[in-house]
Amino acid sequence: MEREGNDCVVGDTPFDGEASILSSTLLLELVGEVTLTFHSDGLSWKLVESLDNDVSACLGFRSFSKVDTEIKLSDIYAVELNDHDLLPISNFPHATEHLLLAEDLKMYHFTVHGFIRSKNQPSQWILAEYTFGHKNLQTCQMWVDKLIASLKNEVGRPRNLLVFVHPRSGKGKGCRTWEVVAPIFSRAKVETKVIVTERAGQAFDVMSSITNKELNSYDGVVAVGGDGFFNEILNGFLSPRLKAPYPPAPSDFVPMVKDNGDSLVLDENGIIEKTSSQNEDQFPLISSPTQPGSRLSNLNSEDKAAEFPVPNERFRFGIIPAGSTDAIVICTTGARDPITSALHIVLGKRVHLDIAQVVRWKKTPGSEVEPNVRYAASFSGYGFYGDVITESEKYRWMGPKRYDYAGTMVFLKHRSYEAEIAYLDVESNETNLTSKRDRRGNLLRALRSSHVSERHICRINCKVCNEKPNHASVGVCSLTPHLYSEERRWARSKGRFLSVGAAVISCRNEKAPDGLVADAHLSDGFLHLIMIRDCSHPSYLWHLTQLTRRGGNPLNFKFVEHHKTPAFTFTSSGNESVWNVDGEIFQAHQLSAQVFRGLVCMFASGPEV
Ligand SMILES: Nc1ncnc2c1ncn2[C@@H]1O[C@H](COP(=O)(O)OP(=O)(O)OP(=O)(O)O)[C@@H](O)[C@H]1O
Repeated sequence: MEREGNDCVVGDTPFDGEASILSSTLLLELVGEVTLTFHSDGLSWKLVESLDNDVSACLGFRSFSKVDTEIKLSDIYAVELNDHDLLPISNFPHATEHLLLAEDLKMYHFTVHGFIRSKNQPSQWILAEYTFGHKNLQTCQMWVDKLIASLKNEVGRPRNLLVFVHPRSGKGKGCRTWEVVAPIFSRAKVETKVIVTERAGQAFDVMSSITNKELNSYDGVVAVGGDGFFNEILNGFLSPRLKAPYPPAPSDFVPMVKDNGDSLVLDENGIIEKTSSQNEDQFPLISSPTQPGSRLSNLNSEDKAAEFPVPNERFRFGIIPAGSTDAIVICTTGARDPITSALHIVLGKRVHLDIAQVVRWKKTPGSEVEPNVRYAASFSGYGFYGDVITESEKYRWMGPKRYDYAGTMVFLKHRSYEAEIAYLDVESNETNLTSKRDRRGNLLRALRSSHVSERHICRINCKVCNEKPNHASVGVCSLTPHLYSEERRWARSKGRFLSVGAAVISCRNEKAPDGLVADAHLSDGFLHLIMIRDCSHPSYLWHLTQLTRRGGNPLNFKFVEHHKTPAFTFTSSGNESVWNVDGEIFQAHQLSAQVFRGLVCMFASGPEV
């Protein structure tokens, strides 16, 4: 291959703009003269050997070139030509004259923006820029045109996003966080309509009232904030648009539901009684915008014509973390890092996320039966978790530390609550040993033993999440594949609980490095129901301590029940706590819940660990 000041060759023929391989001699900033080659899936460069080896060695670019010698197209998010500010030669060690403008020893240049993976922090991505220079503007322009044309073929990258910024999120850093990442979006030529919220509930209102036509003009929505803020956006999106049946429930749950299906009854001691009935259980009501109790759609008739199907493969959600916990972003990107999240978004990454539908039927024991729907992406919890969120609201001024303070106060009070929980026990390949051993009447022992050895951690390209359900199901049924399992029964737990919780995902966060359930998956269609029966103060402390340890075993206790289930119901009796749905208070005496498998798509690819 020829090497000249202006050399751009495809094999041995001049580059014609369509060719798949392109090669030039250019100067790479801070490195020196390189042969840059474009090939099918990226760029690679090789240092052109200096005649004076000592010079190259002392400039240190030899070791640098060993580290960074290529970048994949899929890791490039922008290419920029700089045709007015010529770069001075001092930026280009080892520059030979034939690459430079003779008069002022400056050159035209273009920058390739991408990322590299952090060596110290798993899943964290770090911005990387490679600036290539040449005395000939045409050469630079040709490279830029070629790269931009190739990036256009990268599928799934967003062009237009709606961005909500919560200015008071976390320690009040929402706006600052957006300022840090906004240049990544502008470099990538992603248009953004930014709404900085002025009050709680504003993002919900915008998302629930935005016309389908306008929503369709965006490729997705980005939340700059915490889990609670994302939850608000998610609820605003789903409430008027998702048409799905309410969760199934056993017959004695609410008056309008008939008992159907076999029933397993688990008493306080974990002994299972089997009750049976002939029919299948049914879905009480179909949620639609016209039903009483469901949130009314603001969509006008013209807009109803503009379809916005849910689930929607194209439309995705992104989170730029700025909150106090940020569990959803940690579980979906593997890092709590605004830059990593922004890169996942502009590069058009995609991962499906299960969403729990939580339906409150009665707010208090004396309330009328009236369904009220909430959606949760991470966790819904009652008792300890509800009390902590209630207590922490009093200390919002403390910022993220309020959770530690409120947690300690609630722990010291050690309140427990009477409740009855029924959950669908599903025979499935995907469930752990728990359910199978249940039927041998050995539930608690099975629960205790199954967690350590069977951890299958959810990662990028997770097999469990990508597994297709055994049976063909279409439409909304495809979202709840485990409800249609042939062997399913209602099992029950009744008694005094310190907490009852349902994790949709592992809920990993900085305080609980493995999360509440280390082996929960982003989109396997299961909830992890965790019930902590009343126990001694030290035992509970030991359980909580296990949560804070990497490799800990918080579920391996006699007083902890853990079930993988697609649906459950809950009824309290006696003193009541509240539910904590993704960090938001939800008062409910009686509720039912189910999970929709992979209901929404996120701009993320799962943890890289
Ligand atoms: N401008 C605003 N002023 C006050 N509250 C707001 C505003 N915008 C949104 N909110 C509400 O603030 C609540 C908490 O927001 P967010 O989740 O971002 O922060 P956090 O609670 O600090 O973090 P995390 O949920 O990760 O623990 C959300 O319920 C959201 O509805």
